[in-house]
Amino acid sequence: MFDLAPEYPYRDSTRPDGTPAPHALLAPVLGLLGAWRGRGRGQYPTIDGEFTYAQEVTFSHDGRPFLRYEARAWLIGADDTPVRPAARESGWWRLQPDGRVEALITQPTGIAEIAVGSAAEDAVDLATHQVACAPTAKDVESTRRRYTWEDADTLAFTHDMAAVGQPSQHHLSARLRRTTA
Ligand code: HEM
Repeated sequence: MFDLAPEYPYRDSTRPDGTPAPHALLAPVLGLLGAWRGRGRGQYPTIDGEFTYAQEVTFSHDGRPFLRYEARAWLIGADDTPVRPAARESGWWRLQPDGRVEALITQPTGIAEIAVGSAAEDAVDLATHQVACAPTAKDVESTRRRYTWEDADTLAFTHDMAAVGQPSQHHLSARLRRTTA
């Protein structure tokens, strides 16, 4: 037996004006902090027809120069009826002094992405630096993710990918609304 260690003493925050204060390097992505929810549509040439989905996304920080990113999606039918769980992913967005973003994102489908890009006043644009696929994962070559602020509480999201032998093209687009202040 040994004494239990103390609980983790630091907090994550989803607010730009909370405690801890965000690191100065987070300035270009402060508008992402918070919890978001929305609906989207998706397609791919290897998939039968279009699908409709809902998604929750959270960006938080602990005072250091990176964001914690978490997203989970589920397919929906008419009237938002849940059909089944869909993509989940989580990761870390590292902000660099020149405003560049390095995002490390992993998925339970066996895909680990490193994407790089930049955050401008109205959009964050990330494109693949490297993708690693687990031995049994589908083959994903590259992705491009773009988040555009329509206003402070509304984000438009698009996701293109080159995968399973197909050239880079549209897979997803969604609009997300902020659900926390
Ligand atoms: C909101 C997030 C997402 C949703 C709702 C979604 C939904 C889907 C659906 C419905 C399929 C068809 C297969 C199935 O029924 O499961 C699919 C296939 C696929 N998705 Fe996504 N996806 C999402 C994000 C992603 C991301 C982030 C990636 C890669 C980085 C990705 C890569 C793929 C690949 C490789 C396939 C397989 C294509 C094939 O083998 O024909 N998806 N996705």
